[in-house]
Amino acid sequence: MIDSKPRDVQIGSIGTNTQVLRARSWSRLRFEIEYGLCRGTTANSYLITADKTAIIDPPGASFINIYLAALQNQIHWQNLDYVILGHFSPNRVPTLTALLELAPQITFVCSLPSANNLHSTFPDEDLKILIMRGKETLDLGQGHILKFFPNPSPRWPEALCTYDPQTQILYTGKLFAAHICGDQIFDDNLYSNSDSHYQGLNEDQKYYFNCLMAPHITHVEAALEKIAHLQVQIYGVGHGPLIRSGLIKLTQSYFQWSHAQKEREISVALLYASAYGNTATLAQAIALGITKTGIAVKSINCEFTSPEEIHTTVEKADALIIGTPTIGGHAPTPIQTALAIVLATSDNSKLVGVFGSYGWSGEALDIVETKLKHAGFPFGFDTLKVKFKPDELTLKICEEIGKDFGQNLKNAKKTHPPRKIATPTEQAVSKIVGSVCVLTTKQAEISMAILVTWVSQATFKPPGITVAIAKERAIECLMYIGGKFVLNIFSEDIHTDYIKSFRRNFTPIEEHPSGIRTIVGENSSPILADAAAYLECSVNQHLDCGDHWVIYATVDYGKLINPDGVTAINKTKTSQ
Ligand SMILES: Cc1cc2nc3c(=O)[nH]c(=O)nc-3n(C[C@H](O)[C@H](O)[C@H](O)COP(=O)(O)O)c2cc1C
Repeated sequence: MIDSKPRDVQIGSIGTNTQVLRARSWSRLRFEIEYGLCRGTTANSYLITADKTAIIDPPGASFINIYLAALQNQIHWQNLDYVILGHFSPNRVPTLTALLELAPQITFVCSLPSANNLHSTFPDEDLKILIMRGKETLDLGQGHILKFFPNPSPRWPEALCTYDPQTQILYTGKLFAAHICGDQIFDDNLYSNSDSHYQGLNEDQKYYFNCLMAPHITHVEAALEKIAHLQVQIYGVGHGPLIRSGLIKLTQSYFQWSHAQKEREISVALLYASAYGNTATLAQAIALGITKTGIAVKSINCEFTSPEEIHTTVEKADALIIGTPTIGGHAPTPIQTALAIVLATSDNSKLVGVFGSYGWSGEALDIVETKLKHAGFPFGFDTLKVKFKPDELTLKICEEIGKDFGQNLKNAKKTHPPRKIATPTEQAVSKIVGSVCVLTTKQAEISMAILVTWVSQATFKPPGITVAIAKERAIECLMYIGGKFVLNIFSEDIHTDYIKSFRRNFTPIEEHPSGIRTIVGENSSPILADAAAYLECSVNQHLDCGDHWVIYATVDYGKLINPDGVTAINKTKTSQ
C-alpha cells in the first residue's frame, strides 16, 4: 500500500555533472489544497558538481535528516559553494540552518525578496548572498554558466528560475510541477489517456495549475514569456516527475490554460495578506472553488502589490473577496490600504466576501466586514473566521464557499449577452449533427480517408468533437495525442457513390475513384474539395469503449465551404 512506504530520497543523474535528489513523501504531505489529489509528492533538489558545487532548492524540514544524509554521500560539505533558492518558505529554514552549520562557507544565490527573507531569518549571521535580478550569471565551470529569471507572483514573490545552458535544464521550481510521488524520475509514459478514471500526469498537472497558477495568470504568462527563448531539454520542476517527453505539450497547455482563464467573462479579485501563510492557504482553497465554476480569479497578495495595481484590479473585477489575518488587534497595513481602495473606487453593487485566520479575537475580520457592510456591499457568504492553521475539513469548506460564491455571481450576472458573430470555426462546427463525414489524414506521406458516422460536437471552449472509430480500423496518427486529421462534413446533395467509396478501412485517397479532388490543409491532412465544411483537428484524448475508440479532438481551424448546404445525416437502419 502506497501509504506504508517510508519517506526516502531518490537520487538520479539527469545530465552532465547534474543529479536530482527527490525527497519523497508517498502520502499527502500537508493539508493545503494543492495536495488534494492525495498522491503524495516529491521535493526535488538538484546538485551540480562542476568546478564549483551548487545545490538548488534544498527541501523543507520534514525531509531534513534523510536529505542531508543523502547529500553527504554525494559531496564533502567543505566543497559546497552555493545554495540556490528558487523560492523561500519558513518550512525550509531548518534545512538552511543545518546547511549553514555543516558548510558555513556557502553563498546563497537568490532573488531580492529571498535575500530580505534570509536577512530577517538569520539577523545575527554574516550571510554571503548573491542577488539575481535577471541579468547576472553564475559560472560553476565546465560550461555551467547559470542564468536566472526572477519570476514573482503574489504567492511566491521571491520565485527564481535557474537555467543551465550546459545541460539545457531549466529549474522551474513551482512552474510546471505536480504533486505526485512515484519511482519514475522523468515523465516518460506517465501521460496515460486510455483509462477514463485516471488521466495520468496530465490530471495532476492541471489540478496543480488550477490550485496555484490560475489565480495569478498574468504572472504565469510573464514567466512563460521570459523563458520562451531558451533551449530547454528538461524542466527541473520543484515537485513531481521531471518534465522531458511532455515538455512541449505541457508548455502549450500552460499557454492554453492561461488563455482560457483570461477568456472567462466574469472575474473575482481576491485581495489578501498573510504574515504566516494561514490566510494564504484559505485564499488558495477559496480561489480553487471559484475557478471550478468557470469564473476567473485574480489573487492579489496586497503586501507585494502596488496600490495602482490593486486599484486597476478592483475596478475591473465583478466581485471582491478580502482575506486578512489579525495582528495586534488590526488588519495589516496592506489590507487597510486595499480596503481604502475598495471603498473609494468600487461600486457597491459588487458581491463581496471576507475571510481570514486569527488567533483569539479576530478584530480585523470584524473591521473589514463592518466597513464593507456600512458601504452597502452585498455579501456572497458569511464572514469566514478560522482559528490559526486551517485543517482539511476547513479547506474543503473554503472550496465549497468559493463554488457557491462563483455560482451566485454567475446567477447575478445572468443577463442576455449581446449576440456574437460566429467565427468560421464555430460556423463549421455547427454543421455537425449526427453527420456523415469523411475523416482524412496523412500517414507516412500517404493521404488516407475513411467514412465516419458517429461524430458529435463535444465542447464549445475549446471547440471539440468526438469521433468513434472501430478498434480494428484505428490508425496510428489517431492514437497519439496531438495527431492531426481533417473532418470533412458533407451536405445532403452529395452523391451516395462518392460517399460509398470511403466506406472501407482507411485507404489511400489515390485508390478512390478518380474525380476526388483534395487540397492540403494547414495541418497537412487532405481536405476533400466537395465537402460542405471541414474541421482541422488535433487528437486530445481517447476513451476505450468496447469495440471502438472514442476520440476527443480539439478543432484548430474550421471553414464553411457551402453555407447553404444541409448537413447529410447518417440514416443507417438497425439490422435485426
Ligand atoms: C505578532 C502577532 C500578533 C497577533 N495579534 C493577534 C490579535 O490581536 N488578535 C488575534 O485574534 N490574533 C492575533 N494573532 C494571531 C494571528 O492572527 C494568527 O496567527 C493567524 O493565523 C495569522 O494568520 P496568517 O498566517 O495569515 O498571517 C497575532 C499573531 C502574531 C504573530
